[in-house]
Amino acid sequence: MTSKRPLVLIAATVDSGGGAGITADILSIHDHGAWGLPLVNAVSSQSLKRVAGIENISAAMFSNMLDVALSDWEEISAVKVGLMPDRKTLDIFLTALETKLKGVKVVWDPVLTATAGRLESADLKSNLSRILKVTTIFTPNLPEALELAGWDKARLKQDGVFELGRFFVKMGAKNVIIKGGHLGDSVATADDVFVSERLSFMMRLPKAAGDGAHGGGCALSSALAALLAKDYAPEDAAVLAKAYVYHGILDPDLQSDGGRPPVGHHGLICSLKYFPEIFEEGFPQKAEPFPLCPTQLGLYPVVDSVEWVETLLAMGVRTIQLRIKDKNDPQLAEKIKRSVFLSKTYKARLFIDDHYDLAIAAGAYGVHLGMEDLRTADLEKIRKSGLRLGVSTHGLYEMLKGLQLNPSYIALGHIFPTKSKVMPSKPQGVEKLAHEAALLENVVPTVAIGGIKLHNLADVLSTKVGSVALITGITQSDDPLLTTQKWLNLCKNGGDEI
Ligand SMILES: Cc1ncc(COP(=O)(O)OP(=O)(O)O)c(N)n1
Ligand SMILES: Cc1ncsc1CCOP(=O)(O)O
Ligand SMILES: [Mg+2]
Repeated sequence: MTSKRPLVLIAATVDSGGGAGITADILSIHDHGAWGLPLVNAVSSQSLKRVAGIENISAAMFSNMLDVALSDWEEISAVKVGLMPDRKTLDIFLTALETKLKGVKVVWDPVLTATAGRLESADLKSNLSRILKVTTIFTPNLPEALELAGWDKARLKQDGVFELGRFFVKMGAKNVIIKGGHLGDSVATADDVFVSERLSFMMRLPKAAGDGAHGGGCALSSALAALLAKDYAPEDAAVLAKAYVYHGILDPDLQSDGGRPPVGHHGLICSLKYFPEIFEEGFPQKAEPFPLCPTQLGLYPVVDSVEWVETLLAMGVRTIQLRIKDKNDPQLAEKIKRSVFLSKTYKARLFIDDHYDLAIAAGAYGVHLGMEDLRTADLEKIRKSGLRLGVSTHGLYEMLKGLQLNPSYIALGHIFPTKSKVMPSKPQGVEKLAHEAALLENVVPTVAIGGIKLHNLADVLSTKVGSVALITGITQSDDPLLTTQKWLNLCKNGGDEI
């Protein structure tokens, strides 16, 4: 069997109230463009007020469902594991993840303490090492994380929640999200902590009034699994799934009858207002707004020489970037000065990549900085000098971090494979570009970059992105002048406004 949507295998329990478990999983997975294949391991009778009973599916029937899923479907792209009440089905499923499903992305939500009441889970603690080795994103809530790690509150107070996350990473988990929404009314925010070997950050949203919603953990983990199936990086999936659950908590689908309403399911998040605030150690948290630039910068070539700057400005290019990667180039300051002079002569916008001190000294229109540069750059100096700031981002997580700095534009990349730069992330493709550009519409100007050529330009321009940046589409073409003319005709006009 084939599917237009990537397939997500779900091992979890049915909630007869429809708010949590496999029902929430299927809805959340569908909302994120994937298709859920439910392997039911138990059925439970629940309402919004209580858990009245639970009965396990036989190991034989569970194995049968698993075998059919593995043999009759083309490719499983991700797996979500929820409540595993029975030790036999837990073992069957773990064995499948270690063998036939080896290498498939797995989100494991270790449900021990469901907020609806205590449902019995199989012993996850003694299987923890096996579980973490096959898991891509592990999503305990704070009480579950403490119980599984064997930590008490005193240890948590001493070492902190990031260290608790690292406990699971050291045991083999690739990424961990510890959900902090269960901390009671004394805490005003729902803070989730993300930890992996290369990245740690906290996602903060206001705590919604009331007791929260039923099925929030299920919705989060299954949205994560669907997003991994759609090739989102774990950190990008994390911010989008958290926004999804927040939307669902603010706007539940059912009226509460005294119990906690189930989380609402409203499709892919299309508004920035649901996304969390990001706190990443060493990354600037906030900045005063930089001067904006026009929403449509027009064609935006990125070039490495003054000669290119002059040639392209003379052809009518309105926005250009000088990107010289050799910081020891003895002519660097001179090249920047000369390019600034040319940009003023042609009344065009010149951004300088990386070298912000020289850009300030030469009076450039703006600077372009990457995520790593932003950690150390003197943003206040750039802003006070009146320069615009463009920032590079490679997915939703960096987009949110960049946005918190109130830049002049946000570059979204890389869209297609590129040979101009070694990229640490995967190409985002047009679907993700379209989503990000729509989120940022009327918020901040956007620029698409990476592998954009005349043959894929129409797809890029079909999104709400404001401008198109490129290197080799012009510099490596057989007839750069003719090609530039074609690009200028196709890209929206860069306008007279500076
Ligand atoms: C418009 C635009 N977008 C992205 C980049 C990449 O900048 P950065 O991340 O700083 O990487 P380098 O260009 O320095 O390799 C850019 N320069 N321009
Ligand atoms: C500098 C940079 N940043 C993200 S992709 C990229 C390279 C763009 O070059 P090309 O247009 O040749 O793919
Ligand atoms: Mg740079």
